[in-house]
Amino acid sequence: MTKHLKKAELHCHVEGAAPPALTLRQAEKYGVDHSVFIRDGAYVWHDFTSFIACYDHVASVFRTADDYAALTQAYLCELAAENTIYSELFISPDHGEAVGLAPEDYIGGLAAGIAAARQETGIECRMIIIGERHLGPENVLRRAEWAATFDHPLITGFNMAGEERMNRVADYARAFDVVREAGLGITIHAGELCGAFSVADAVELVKPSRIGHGVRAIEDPELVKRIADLGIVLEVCPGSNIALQVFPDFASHPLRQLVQAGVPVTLNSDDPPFFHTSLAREYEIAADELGFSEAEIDAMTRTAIEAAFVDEETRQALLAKLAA
Ligand SMILES: Nc1ncnc2[nH]cnc12
Ligand SMILES: [Zn+2]
Repeated sequence: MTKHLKKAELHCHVEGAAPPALTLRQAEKYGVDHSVFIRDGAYVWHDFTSFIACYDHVASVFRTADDYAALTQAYLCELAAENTIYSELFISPDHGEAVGLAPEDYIGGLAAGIAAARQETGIECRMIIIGERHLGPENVLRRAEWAATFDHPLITGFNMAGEERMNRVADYARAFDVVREAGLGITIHAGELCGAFSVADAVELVKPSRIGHGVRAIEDPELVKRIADLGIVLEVCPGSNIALQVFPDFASHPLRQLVQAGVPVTLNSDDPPFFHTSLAREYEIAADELGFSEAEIDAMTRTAIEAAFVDEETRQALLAKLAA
């Protein structure tokens, strides 16, 4: 039982956190036919490509700052009810722009939802700007340049998500240089759809302090050692990995091997309702499916707070909350 454990997550995509029931109401509000992407109360997809298509459909029915505020507040309050003290949300201004929502209004809505949830529950949250890899290097660079100049106290990092099989990390290195120079925290999706070479590219060319997934580094023991030596934190999402068939089952999941190799790891939900999971469920998976003890799971939560893109005062307050 992990219900009573304090929790923290570093890797959740905000549109990916929308429950199907909420998305359905949003679709009805805007007169959008939802039958292609929601069926029997669940999202419809069968592989990564159709997952991304489904994700885009879901995002397309969140169209105003208020829509985003309500989604964010609901998600964070649900997390807080499961003893979560910290969440980092991946936000994608490109999805806002796709429905005519200006980035500043998109961010404004998210920030309002974060403030409301914090007031209601005390949960702490920061936003990480996403560049979508499949929109191409120029688009990701444009997003990075925008992120580097858009000053907001709750925006503390930059990440690249999307179709990992498109292009090479080198094509996006300039975007990461721009956000690094601007002082944003850096994390990147790698080693999910592609193998160890993609994680190695990310480590060498992007120099991230964290990697989203990174689990397929396990295919190269030298690389695993390098990640451990550099102290790069992996944002591991076991439920997502099984749902997207990165590994066939939990017995094949490499989380235990990574921990044994000294890699710092954290537990995350990714896109919870798409993968029939939640952060609380990921903690249960770590205990019941992957065999971690309470103390080991607590150590992962501590790692998450230590690797969070927050100021030192907030980090110390979160560590104190975790220890309390
Ligand atoms: N698991 C995932 N991998 C890559 N891009 C994503 N965008 C949303 N979820 C994602
Ligand atoms: Zn992700």
